[in-house]
Amino acid sequence: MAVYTEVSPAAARALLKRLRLGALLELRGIQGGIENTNYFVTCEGGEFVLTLFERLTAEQLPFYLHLMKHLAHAGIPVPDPQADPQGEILHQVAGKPASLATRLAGSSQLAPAPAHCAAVGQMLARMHLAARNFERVQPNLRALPWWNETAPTVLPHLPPAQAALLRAELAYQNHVAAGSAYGALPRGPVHADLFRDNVLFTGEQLTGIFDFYFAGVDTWLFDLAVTLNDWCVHLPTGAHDEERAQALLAAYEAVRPLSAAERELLPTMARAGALRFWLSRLWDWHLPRQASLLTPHDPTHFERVLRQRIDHPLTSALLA
Ligand SMILES: Nc1ncnc2c1ncn2[C@@H]1O[C@H](COP(=O)(O)OP(=O)(O)OP(=O)(O)O)[C@@H](O)[C@H]1O
Ligand SMILES: N[C@@H](CCO)C(=O)O
Repeated sequence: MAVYTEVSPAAARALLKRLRLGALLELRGIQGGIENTNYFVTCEGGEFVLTLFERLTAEQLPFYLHLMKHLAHAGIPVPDPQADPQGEILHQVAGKPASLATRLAGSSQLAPAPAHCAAVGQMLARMHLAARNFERVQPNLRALPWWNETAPTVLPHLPPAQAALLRAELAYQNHVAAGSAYGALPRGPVHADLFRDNVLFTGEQLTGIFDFYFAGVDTWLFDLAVTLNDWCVHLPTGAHDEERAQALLAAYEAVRPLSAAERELLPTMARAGALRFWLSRLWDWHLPRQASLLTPHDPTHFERVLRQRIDHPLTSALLA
């Protein structure tokens, strides 16, 4: 249930009035999602999603919302946050920071075929290029500094074999990040959480990408690796699926070919992407935030993915 804060029709009408979007026709709570309160809003001005932010702060939100607006204006199918006459896109509803963004068509494809992966790869590359001239800067808040800060709080909860893996992988990723190949990777604003449940399709056509609330400036390769690790993985082993991975990568490269440094570091970034989500899931699992709204995801999935990416590195044959 993802309605943590009730929004009255009167509060919704007040927002629509400020945004000049006409009369309210329907206000319906959305059941999916675990982080925010979401409502579908139908009004004379169209169909929208009203989001009340339960966790993110008014300092962090402008980067995410303006990035969405920038991408929407560049023709990427993402929710477009609506502005008031002063140009403000971060609003207050029921005492919470809130946005009203366009509703996208389609539904999630949780068992993707190579064609879906190709559509995701192509859109990811288009999104990277479209965000190049986005002017705001906010780092990926779940990148290496967060891993280094969080690991010591998680390690005491782990059995020896897991603790050893976490320590070793963190040391390896710190070593890589200090190197010149890593420094040469192209970077920009990235989604950083492009999992299956954040993409919408109608048939094989990608109709929407949403949930930009882990976006930040990072390497394009990290974003690609995170996306590959979710879309092109065999459940339950965590091994990567060659056919889907090839489809995703070929479609990505048809829009933006990878540089030599990116090709060299793809296997390493696949490990980094697995480490990032193993660690965040371990953190949610062992140290649930007070009064948390979150149902933690299974951390062991990403431990398996990480072990697979170490034991069977993604090969350059993938990039042929
Ligand atoms: N702009 C949109 N257009 C269409 N549907 C949307 C849009 N935004 C959200 N949804 C729907 O609402 C559901 C909940 O949204 P979302 O997944 O962002 O929830 P959340 O609680 O904010 O985040 P989380 O994914 O971290 O749980 C989505 O699964 C999707 O079905
Ligand atoms: N995609 C994340 C959840 C945060 O959106 C995970 O699967 O751990």
